[in-house]
Amino acid sequence: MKYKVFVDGQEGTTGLKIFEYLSKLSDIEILRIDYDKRKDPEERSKFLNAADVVFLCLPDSATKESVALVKNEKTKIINASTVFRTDKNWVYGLPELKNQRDLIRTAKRVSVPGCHATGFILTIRPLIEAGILQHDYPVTCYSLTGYSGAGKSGIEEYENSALVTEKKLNYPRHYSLQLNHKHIPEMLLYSGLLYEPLFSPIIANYAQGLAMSVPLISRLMPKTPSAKDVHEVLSTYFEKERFVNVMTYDSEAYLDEGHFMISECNNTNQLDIFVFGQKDRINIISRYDNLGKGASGAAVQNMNLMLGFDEGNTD
Ligand SMILES: NC(=O)C1=CN([C@@H]2O[C@H](COP(=O)(O)OP(=O)(O)OC[C@H]3O[C@@H](n4cnc5c(N)ncnc54)[C@H](OP(=O)(O)O)[C@@H]3O)[C@@H](O)[C@H]2O)C=CC1
Ligand SMILES: CC(=O)N[C@@H](CCC(=O)OP(=O)(O)O)C(=O)O
Repeated sequence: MKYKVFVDGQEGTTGLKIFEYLSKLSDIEILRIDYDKRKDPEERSKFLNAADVVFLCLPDSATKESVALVKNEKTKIINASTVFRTDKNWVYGLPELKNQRDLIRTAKRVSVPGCHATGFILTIRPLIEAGILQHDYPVTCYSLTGYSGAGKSGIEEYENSALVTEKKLNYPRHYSLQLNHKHIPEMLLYSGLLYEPLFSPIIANYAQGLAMSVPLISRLMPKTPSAKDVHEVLSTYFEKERFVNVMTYDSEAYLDEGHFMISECNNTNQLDIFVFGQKDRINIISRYDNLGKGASGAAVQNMNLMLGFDEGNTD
């Protein structure tokens, strides 16, 4: 028997990328809605209820609408949007967190983590669990992301808008300067921190690839760990994970003439973690594809768990 899978938002950025992943799988049948009816609630309702698994790759309001349209017990929902990520009735789809994989396997409702939140939580949570970072550490972080993270409208802006001709997009742009980025609630809830991190995202003129940097100061941490100690904790935590790689503590080897390469995980579901250090200064950088482990790859990884497939199908 093949599982029926429907992608609501199939023409969007994350939806199209999910199709790329799904096209490699044989145990599923993809249900495709007519292009002209893709926003018709009545038609969507038929597809949503016929499917064993649905991916919601929609804006927040349409996501809520789709969830309300599911009227049966069978359909499992994987939600790529921001809504429901901190909702207690939904499971957070980050299998690499301790005990999370089992929750996902039996869940009917899974929310895929936000792209920036993914790297942040995978950095902070293991350190707090190991007792080398305190819950009330004043964390700051910044993330550099490609413009596909902003969906179709972001791609249109960077590839076809008047701003391109005016050369206004040649430089990286900070955003969420009020420090209230929409991923903050999930970053707080799943990292184990007591206070919101000071998070500064930056969008730049390339399509895909994200790097979340979390600097820490050892003398402010319990046990004053060295960068190597931090590296050790992260390596042990992710030892058995196929999609999270803690890179050898040998920073120079990964650099290209002294520069960090942000795009190396593009078009994969991999997330690489780097630890750099100097005296009591530590910098942890996670690198991944915002459309891979930051969205669509992670969504399909969750589906694999929920259907009992090989999780590595997302490779
Ligand atoms: N891009 C990324 O890297 C990431 C995105 N996300 C989240 O995933 C979700 C989808 O994002 P993304 O794919 O980038 O966004 P896009 O804007 O690229 O795609 C959204 C799609 O939803 C469709 N849509 C809009 N309203 C409705 C509706 N009422 N009914 C049915 N379809 C509708 C749009 O149709 P049409 O184009 O035809 O108007 C479009 O194809 C968002 O919630 C986003 O926040 C999460 C992580 C990363
Ligand atoms: C470049 C860019 O604008 N990126 C989006 C994040 C995309 C994502 O992961 O967020 P959601 O799933 O929560 O929408 C942003 O920072 O708001």
